[in-house]
Amino acid sequence: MAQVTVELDERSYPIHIGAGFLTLLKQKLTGLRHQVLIITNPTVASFYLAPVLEQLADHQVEVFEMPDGEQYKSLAVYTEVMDRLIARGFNRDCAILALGGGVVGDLAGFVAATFQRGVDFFQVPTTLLAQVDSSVGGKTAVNHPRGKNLIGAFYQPQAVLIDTECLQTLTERDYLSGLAEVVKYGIIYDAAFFQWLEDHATELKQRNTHALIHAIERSCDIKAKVVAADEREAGIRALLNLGHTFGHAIEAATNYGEWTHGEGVAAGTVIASKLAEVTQRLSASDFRRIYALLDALGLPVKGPQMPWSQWLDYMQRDKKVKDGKLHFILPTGIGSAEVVKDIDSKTVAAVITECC
Ligand SMILES: NC(=O)c1ccc[n+]([C@@H]2O[C@H](COP(=O)([O-])OP(=O)(O)OC[C@H]3O[C@@H](n4cnc5c(N)ncnc54)[C@H](O)[C@@H]3O)[C@@H](O)[C@H]2O)c1
Ligand SMILES: O=C(O)C(=O)C[C@@H](O)[C@H](O)[C@H](O)COP(=O)(O)O
Ligand SMILES: [Zn+2]
Repeated sequence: MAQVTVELDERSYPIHIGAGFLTLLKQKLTGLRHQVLIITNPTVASFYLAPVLEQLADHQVEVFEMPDGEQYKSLAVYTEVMDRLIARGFNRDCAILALGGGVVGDLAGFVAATFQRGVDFFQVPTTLLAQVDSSVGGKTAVNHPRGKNLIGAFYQPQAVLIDTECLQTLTERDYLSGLAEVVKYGIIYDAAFFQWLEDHATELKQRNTHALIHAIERSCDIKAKVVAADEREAGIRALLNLGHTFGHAIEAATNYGEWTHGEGVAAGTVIASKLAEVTQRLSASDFRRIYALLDALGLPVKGPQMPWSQWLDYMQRDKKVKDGKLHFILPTGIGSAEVVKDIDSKTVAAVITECC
């Protein structure tokens, strides 16, 4: 059982972390409004909706089940949710509760940010990826067919409730995808945590509860600190994007279906790390450690083959372009990274070819 606080200038909020915490939802999510829209999907609802509804018996609850899949993190589904809220007479003092993975959470957050210019928002993340990353920090968005998260807003939740037991029902693929973002924190911020991940790779793969609670708490703590220092990504927060310029290109180019977000981030992290090695920012031995850890955790360490023109097209639409120049997040060691803007395309293209 643990609690991490996200300390912001305007308002702070808690992240409650523990095994079995779903049964404490009512107790932990203090201040939950009477009118609640739960956004979830059929997969998650089949496991976890009943216990949540049971606790909210004295609230006016509406449930919106969006279809399951990254391709539904879309403006079309967003509009359907808005239609439902309006049809059911929801007003400004309602709350939106996201029950699901990062797809549900990102879309629900964008609904909360924009319905009547903003209503209360609670995150109950049920995937590892959502527990260590997407439920924290207030990035909300939907995808556009030509790029990831191109339509969205910064909008912080009131609180996050993490039940680590939910992770036991995840498929192997979805579980491992979350580990990619966990490894990210070790690479960009915390060498000791990276070493701990190397030492506990087997327990993590086996979903050992103690190992999971430590990994989730440490990840949330790092993310909370980074977000507190730079809520709107003017500086250090950009480091949380390690591997994402390449990963987002992979997701979009494969129509948001073939690769999970975490898989794209894993392959993208290898590309970014190789780019850092080739441009003499990262030692060959640190590159090998990053590659070996992702590989040991069962994550993809090779990206898909696609023409350079296609990589460039997607990368140029991602959010790391400034003054027409691509910015890359590159590790400079285990535990540190930097934003780099002056790498020539030839070098990037050659590294991508080597890593795909
Ligand atoms: N906002 C942010 O800061 C941020 C950070 C990282 C990722 N993201 C976004 O998050 C999304 C990826 O999130 P994800 O990996 O959670 O994917 P996801 O939401 O698609 O969930 C993966 C799969 O797991 C299922 N699932 C969820 N909880 C389950 C459970 N407890 N048991 C069994 N099945 C369960 C889902 O139905 C889905 O099929 C991407 O859209 C990515 O862009 C956002
Ligand atoms: O919270 C952040 O900041 C992140 O960058 C976390 C990422 O893991 C996440 O995938 C995020 O949605 C990517 O942001 P984007 O601005 O590149 O869409
Ligand atoms: Zn991510």
